[in-house]
Amino acid sequence: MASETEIVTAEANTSDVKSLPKNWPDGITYLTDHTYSAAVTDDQRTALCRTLSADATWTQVPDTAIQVPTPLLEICIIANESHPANGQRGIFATRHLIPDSFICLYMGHVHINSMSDQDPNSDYDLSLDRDIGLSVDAARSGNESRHANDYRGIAERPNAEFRDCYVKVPCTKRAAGSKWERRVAIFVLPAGKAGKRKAGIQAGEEVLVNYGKGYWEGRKTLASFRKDDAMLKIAKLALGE
Ligand SMILES: C[S@@+](CC[C@H](N)C(=O)[O-])C[C@H]1O[C@@H](n2cnc3c(N)ncnc32)[C@H](O)[C@@H]1O
Repeated sequence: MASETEIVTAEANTSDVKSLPKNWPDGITYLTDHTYSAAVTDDQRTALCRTLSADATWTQVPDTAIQVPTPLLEICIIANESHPANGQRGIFATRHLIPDSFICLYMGHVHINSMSDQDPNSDYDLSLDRDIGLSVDAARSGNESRHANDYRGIAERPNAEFRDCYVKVPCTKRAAGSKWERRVAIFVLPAGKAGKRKAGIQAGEEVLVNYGKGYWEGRKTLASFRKDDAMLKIAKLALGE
């Protein structure tokens, strides 16, 4: 499943790319960096660059690992009736991805965790920092990572995870001209102590994460409220009910 997209680098945070990834959905903006809601304060943005001792172990992703679009993934439209997200999109590895390696940043619109600044119907909202009160929503804009499906009903276990990390961003106030800012990214799961996942992700394999049971419980509640039988069926299937 080789990607046909041209590899380009882009500094802007909107669709400043020469070619979109294959199968990119219509009407969704392809991002090369986050966009920020007007409700996000300067203090919150500054806090994203703080390093607490607990965060000291987080991976600092080097600029060289970040390519836009990423050559590591291909977005595919799933045509498999036994796949619970049949007809939707998923992301597939274009090459072997080794355990614990960085795959792709989770891009989207950063908003504050308040009802007035979030889309309660979004399927693509991910917490960026609970303490600072920020999340990233990729419902209307994002990158390849917005198409990562949950492993339930597809594979026995996930092969990747959303993980906190740091990326270098420009900063005129620092002598180095840059600083580290926190992000969320998709990483291949580590091999594990017993080496169960030492094979990593094979070329052509779907990259699958664990949304957590809470995600599907939330979908179930929303589906019951909206009387959306299709959504309810998917949520119940994912929950093994
Ligand atoms: C973040 S999106 C994932 C990408 C989505 N498949 C797409 O084409 O944009 C989350 C939505 O994908 C679908 N999905 C993801 N994993 C699934 C699974 N294991 N079973 C059923 N539906 C799934 C659900 O509709 C869910 O609300």
